[in-house]
Amino acid sequence: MSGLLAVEEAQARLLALRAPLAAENIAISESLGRYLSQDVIASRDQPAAPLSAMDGYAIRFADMPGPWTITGEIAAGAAPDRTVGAGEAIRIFTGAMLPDGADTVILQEDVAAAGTALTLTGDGPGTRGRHIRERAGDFAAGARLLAAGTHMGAGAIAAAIMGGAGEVRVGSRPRVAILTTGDELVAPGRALAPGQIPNSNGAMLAAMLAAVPADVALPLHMRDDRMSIANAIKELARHHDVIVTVGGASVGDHDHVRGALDDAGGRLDFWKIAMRPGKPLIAGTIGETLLLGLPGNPGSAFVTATLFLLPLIRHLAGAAHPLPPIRQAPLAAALAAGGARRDYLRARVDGAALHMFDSQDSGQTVPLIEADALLIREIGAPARAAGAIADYIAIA
Ligand SMILES: Nc1nc2c(c(=O)[nH]1)N[C@H]1C(S)=C(S)[C@@H](COP(=O)(O)OP(=O)(O)OC[C@H]3O[C@@H](n4cnc5c(N)ncnc54)[C@H](O)[C@@H]3O)O[C@H]1N2
Ligand code: MOO
Repeated sequence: MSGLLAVEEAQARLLALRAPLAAENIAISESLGRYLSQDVIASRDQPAAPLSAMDGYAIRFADMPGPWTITGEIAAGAAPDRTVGAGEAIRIFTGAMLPDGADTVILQEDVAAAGTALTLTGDGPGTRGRHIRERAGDFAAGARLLAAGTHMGAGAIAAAIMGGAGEVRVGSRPRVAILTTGDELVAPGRALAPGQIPNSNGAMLAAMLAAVPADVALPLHMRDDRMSIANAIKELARHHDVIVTVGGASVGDHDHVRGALDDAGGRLDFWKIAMRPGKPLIAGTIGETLLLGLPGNPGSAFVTATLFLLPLIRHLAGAAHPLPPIRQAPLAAALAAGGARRDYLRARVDGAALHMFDSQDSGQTVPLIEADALLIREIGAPARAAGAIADYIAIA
């Protein structure tokens, strides 16, 4: 089909419309989900000294199999005040600094203590250096713990803190406005007149945006009126980095988003993608603000938000790899040949196989409940047998 943009080209054009937002310093404890805008370098060795990994006694391995004289005690957080001499043992606890002279820790389960006398009752450490965490065994000062563009998860937060960080420099959170459009739409839970339906896309998009770093305004709703939509876009553009509209993206007499973008003084960058669902996707700018116009069908909005909206937010927030990775899994059932647009089929990965849902109607919400994958079928792809390896995108 001519005139439709390939998905990759559209994604590249969208991300090229604006550079990532400025960086800011934030407390490391606030950094979950953010993207680093500079490397995190360790300012200390971890551990900073050899530590005991267990509760027991610090000894010299050469003194095995004992007996030993207990000469002191060292707990986590204290600096050792004595060294371990020949035939001596120092009581030690997990995380405590190993005293000089000692080279091994013997588990308390392997010995019996009576006053200062310590005797071996179990197997003891088989080798020199047992139960000791070596200095810098986790990382050394100067190590690059995290690269710019890294997504901050729980593990990255832990490592950065251990490396000495109290703050990190991250990309700012894009300010996002959601604008739903349509005369037929009514706020969730409200009574419906004939022809009306509940507005599910506004809350669905807000829920999807909760997975990325964004300041999301409460969804706004406009009737199918070009001037109202244009005014809303113009106003929202003053305070938001991204306006995502949903509905009114197609060619019907009541589809006004494209016209409203013009009226608001905006510029259309592209419209219509070679994908199903999601063909009527709109992208443009109003000054510095990006406008992404998603098609109104819930399935289309869901798929285009996964492929365009969330990557755009990640890009603006500083992600090194904003696009969803393509994964592979075997097909659970045969797949018919592809058509003129690339399909993103709602599916589920169960037992490592891809199960495509029977209904792919983009107007339905029920398939979205269980969908955790979008199975990709290329334009004109031949029919595939069950077991063939197929590409998919995991839905977070
Ligand atoms: N003659 C043509 N008709 C259509 C074409 C086309 O190329 N030629 N494209 C079709 C495709 S593909 C799609 S997708 C839809 C999308 O059109 P719009 O973006 O203009 O969406 P609407 O017409 O406003 O709504 C479509 C559908 O979704 C419902 N909807 C809309 N907003 C919401 C919401 N916030 N919550 C829940 N449901 C919503 C709406 O009631 C409609 O049923 O156009 C095809 N038509
Ligand atoms: O391709 Mo539309 O996006 O049918 O639902």
